[in-house]
Amino acid sequence: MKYVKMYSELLAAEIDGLLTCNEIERLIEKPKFLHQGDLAFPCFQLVKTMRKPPADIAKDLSSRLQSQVEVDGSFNRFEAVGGYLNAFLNKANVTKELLNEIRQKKNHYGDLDLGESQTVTIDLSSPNIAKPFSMGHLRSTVIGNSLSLIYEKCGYKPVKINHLGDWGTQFGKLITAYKLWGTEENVKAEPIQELLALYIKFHEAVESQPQLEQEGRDWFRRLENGDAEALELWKWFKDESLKEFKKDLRPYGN
Ligand SMILES: NC(=[NH2+])NCCC[C@H](N)C(=O)O
Repeated sequence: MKYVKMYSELLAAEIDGLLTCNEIERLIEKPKFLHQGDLAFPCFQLVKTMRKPPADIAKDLSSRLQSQVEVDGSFNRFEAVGGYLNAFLNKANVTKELLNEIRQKKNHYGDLDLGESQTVTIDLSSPNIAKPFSMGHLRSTVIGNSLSLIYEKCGYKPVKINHLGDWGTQFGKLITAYKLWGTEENVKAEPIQELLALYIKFHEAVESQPQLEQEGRDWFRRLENGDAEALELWKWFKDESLKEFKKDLRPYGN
């Protein structure tokens, strides 16, 4: 972009205000082929005002600009290609400049201020505890994290939201199942697998023992009422699940 601007400034000075710098900037294109240069200015826009065929305008401008080429400048040469005036960057100088800029700005190289510090909220996977973290969760986390980095680079303030599914009647059912069939040892060994197995077992058992449904609701009510035993179990399930999620998510900036 910087060189497009420089090229448009050089051109604007040569065409005596027939087009503004901004207008020229918008017209500049990339040549079709690499050997035709780095930036191309279509001279067709000047035909009416200069009253010459575009190829003549291109030729005329190229010799005027060519006379200004500096050995240590950003451009090597200017060449008329049909109705286009093509500019060739001085690769050695431009590369040196670019590397210096990157070295200086480090991680801030390429920062934009499109967002003007506006906040952007990004909804991540929001997994449920006591259930396996799936490909779907991973996918939205990776996409969300990438978007967040891009937004940040563009001058926004991204806020990633990962709402944990850790509340609801299912935790009453889980407590019921744990009290019937679970052991501390098994949950500690493979927390997510074991909690999921207990939850599945609960749903299988409910078929023949429908009263379990009520027991599950009762345990959830106790949880909502702040019952110490219910809370302790729920918190433990949650902590064990989070330990596992953190292992899965750590590489993705969460
Ligand atoms: N707003 C969202 N991210 N919703 C997705 C919720 C996913 C749900 N808690 C699950 O783990 O299946």
